Amino acid sequence: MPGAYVALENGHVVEARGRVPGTACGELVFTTAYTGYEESLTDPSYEEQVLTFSYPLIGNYGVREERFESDRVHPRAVVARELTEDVVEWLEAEGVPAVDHLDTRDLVGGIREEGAMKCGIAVGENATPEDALAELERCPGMSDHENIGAQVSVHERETYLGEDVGDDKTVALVDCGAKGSIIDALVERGADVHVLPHDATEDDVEAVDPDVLFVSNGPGDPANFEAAQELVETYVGELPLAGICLGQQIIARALGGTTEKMDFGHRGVNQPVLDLESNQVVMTTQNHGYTVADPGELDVTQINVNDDTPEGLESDDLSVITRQYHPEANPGPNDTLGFFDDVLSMAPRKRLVLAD
Ligand SMILES: NC(=O)CC[C@H](N)C(=O)O
Repeated sequence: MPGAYVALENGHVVEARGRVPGTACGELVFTTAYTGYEESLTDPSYEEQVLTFSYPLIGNYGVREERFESDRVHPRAVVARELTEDVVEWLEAEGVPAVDHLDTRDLVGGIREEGAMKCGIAVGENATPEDALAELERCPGMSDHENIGAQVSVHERETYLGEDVGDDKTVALVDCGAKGSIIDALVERGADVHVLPHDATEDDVEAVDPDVLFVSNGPGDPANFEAAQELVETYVGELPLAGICLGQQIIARALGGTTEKMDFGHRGVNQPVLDLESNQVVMTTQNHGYTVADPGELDVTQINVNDDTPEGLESDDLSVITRQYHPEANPGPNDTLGFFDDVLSMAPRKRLVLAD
């Protein structure tokens, strides 16, 4: 079995078992979810990060394409206590380095105590700790990936027609790294979804004449999605606006708000969120390292129970609704799927044209 080393920004170099050879670097993030490894590994929000699973056994129900959120694995490398052969074969085919047989609890504990950190990984017959340190040395910070949108977005418009379930709406989804389940949730509710590139222009939006402008989830620092922010600035008040995760952050920035990096983010499928109006708590899926610091013109309608950070932003006057968590789940609980009904209900009903 090849040797493997994980070099951390806090100076530690951890030895592991090499499962898929190669070298990689990225911000070391984690998920505490105990299912949903296929969904997480194909979530474009993990681009340029190294994903550690804190649940000890990953891969015990195989690998099925129907559960993928996009067409490739996005983390730069994968770290787990134990990976099954199924997952190793998949990561091998994707060329994504992977290691196991290390103390992932210790790794995640370190991130929680010391904050987000970069790491370098080296896996191979002749891999050395120095190779892992060299990877760490050359690793850019998350906010340095200025063109990360282009790595995860469609480059041409893609259209998904809504299912035949009554009132049909048209959604322009700005793809900053969208998960497939967001498209599915809209299509299942009858919406036609036009997926537009991350740097879509006004002309691209006019061409699809949408009822709602929706900004997707995606990786990295929202400050690096200037084009999407400008689009929101153009259409606020003209079109209902919706956003998920990175989308919430971009919309808040466009409406006079600010964002900041968190110590280690919200990472897992059991993050409790309080709805301030109904006083109800829901369990949510989360995977983000930045947060809205100031919501600008928007009202904070939901907060994280653990740290009071904004989880939902809204404006009735401007027809805006956003969530910091992932209402589409996959992985995680389905408690918040109603968000997509709320989004579509912001758009006026289409008038029925009756034939004579
Ligand atoms: N899941 C996401 O959309 C992540 C949002 C953003 N990249 C963050 O880390 O905060």
